[in-house]
Amino acid sequence: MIKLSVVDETSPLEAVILGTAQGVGDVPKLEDAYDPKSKEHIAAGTYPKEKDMVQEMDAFAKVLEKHGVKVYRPEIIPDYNQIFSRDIGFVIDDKFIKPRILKDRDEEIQGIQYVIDQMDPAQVLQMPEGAHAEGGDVMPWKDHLFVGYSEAEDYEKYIVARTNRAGLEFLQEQFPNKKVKGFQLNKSDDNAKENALHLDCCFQPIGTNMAIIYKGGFKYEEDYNYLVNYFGEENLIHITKDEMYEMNSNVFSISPNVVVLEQGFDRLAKILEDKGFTVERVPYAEISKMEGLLRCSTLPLHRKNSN
Ligand SMILES: NC(=[NH2+])NCCC[C@H](N)C(=O)O
Repeated sequence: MIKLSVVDETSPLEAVILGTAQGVGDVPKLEDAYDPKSKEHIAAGTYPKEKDMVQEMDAFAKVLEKHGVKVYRPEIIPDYNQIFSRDIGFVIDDKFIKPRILKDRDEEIQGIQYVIDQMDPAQVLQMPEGAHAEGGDVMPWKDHLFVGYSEAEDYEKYIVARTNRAGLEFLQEQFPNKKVKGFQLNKSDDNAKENALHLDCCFQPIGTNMAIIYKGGFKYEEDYNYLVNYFGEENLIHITKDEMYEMNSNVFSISPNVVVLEQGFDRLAKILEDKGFTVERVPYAEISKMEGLLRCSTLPLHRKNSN
């Protein structure tokens, strides 16, 4: 039986699902892309190749294994993008949530069914019809659950709006002891620099009391201010619009002191090293062309001390 326990974003990681680029197949048609950065690279002829992405993900897997983490990989579904495991399910406390996600991606869960089958069925929850969420929008953080979501006006308008109010409310009902705080994000289906696809594309807690944040990702200044008050200005690392586009907030914590970064994130690496973090760097620039990075490709199952 697989033990589930995740109460925050950084406690020492013991078990994780890491997506796979194997079988991702050829360049999708422009009209089949579901995020603006992929569209940009399809149009420019620079869409990433399977072989390069497989190498990047293997490098990431090696770093996780070096730190003693048990890594599960999805079973391969031919010609299907299974890189971003984060979104297709998520663990909060000792529950595995099966959310309702973007239609174009709803077969992805089949690749990790063999992992779900090893969980206690009483710990697996299915979100009801009409309630939508993707794991990139969901972040347990101590007594809080931070959730990126869109109200109907945006949810119905954008393919990149993936979590709705019903999804947020489902999470509040299931976890009555947590303070569920929703944040509306700025969305664009056509311009990646104006789009916070998920909450983890503009914000992520690190260490024990810090966070990486891009103010422009938040639709409402009061939501951004909530986080400034919660973490304290001195504990926030602000990133620029270009850094958001390069996905600097989508790093991944193996523990409160060890953070995995894309190898080109020099400015962020320096800031984190100056604060005493151990920084692991992996090549992930090809994967970043699909508007996801390290956090997006992981689905933590168990973090130590968290329960
Ligand atoms: N957790 C995340 N931010 N995931 C990114 C997923 C990117 C993927 N291209 C999509 O549009 O669904």
